[in-house]
Amino acid sequence: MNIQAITLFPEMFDSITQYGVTGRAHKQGIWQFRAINPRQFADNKLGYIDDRPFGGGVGMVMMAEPLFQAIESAKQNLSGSLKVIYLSPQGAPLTHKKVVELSQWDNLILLCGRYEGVDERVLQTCVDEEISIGDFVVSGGELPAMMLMDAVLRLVPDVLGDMASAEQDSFANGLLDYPHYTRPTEFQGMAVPDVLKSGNHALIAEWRFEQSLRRTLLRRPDLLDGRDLLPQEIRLLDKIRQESNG
Ligand SMILES: NC(=O)c1ccc(N[C@@H]2CC[C@@H](O)C2)nc1
Repeated sequence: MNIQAITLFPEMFDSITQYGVTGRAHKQGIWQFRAINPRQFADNKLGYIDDRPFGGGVGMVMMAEPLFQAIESAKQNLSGSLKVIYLSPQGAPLTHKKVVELSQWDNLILLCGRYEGVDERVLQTCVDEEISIGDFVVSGGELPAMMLMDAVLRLVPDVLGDMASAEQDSFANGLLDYPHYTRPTEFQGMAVPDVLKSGNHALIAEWRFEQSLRRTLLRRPDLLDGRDLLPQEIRLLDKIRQESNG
């Protein structure tokens, strides 16, 4: 997968290209990254890429031309499918389903805004999709872009090395993750659940599924709305509901 970011702060992306599983996969060449700084396309000597908003108001707006030229240069010499994404609170919410869809594309170009945002005409001419990582505002599109990248890259074959862990991620099965434990078996008087030390993998899988279902019901019942439940899941939920009703 080839990802390019249009950003005033290319070095920010070291966080995802130089660290962790995404960094290792990048070093191994499993995915490629390039940051393009629109300031290099400013047509004035001082490198202006932002200007005051028409209609007045606080702050500055990123000008269309440098962004347009940066996106055009990112499109050069690409092969395969391409999607241009703008990160903003006005976008469609990023969900696991959307992450799965994005992981199928050959090339992604992520437009990261700063200031009050970008000239609307860039969105109209260059951007395929606006995406939001949540209903809150941050100072730039870079951190949302890296969140999207990390979620997508976890689903690209060989990035995690052990695809099973991506499939076990929360939301991969539509439920919240089960609790995790490691040594020591006792920590501040708290023991590890015996089933996890039993070596009985069927029982362990059943316990983990029940924990996921329990946590989802208690913390995020909304996630169960869209889910067609299997008979055993319905029985389990009824049992959990009876327990919590006391
Ligand atoms: N919720 C989000 O995904 C999100 C995305 C971008 C953002 N901030 C940038 C700064 C200026 C404008 O480009 C938008 N805040 C929140």
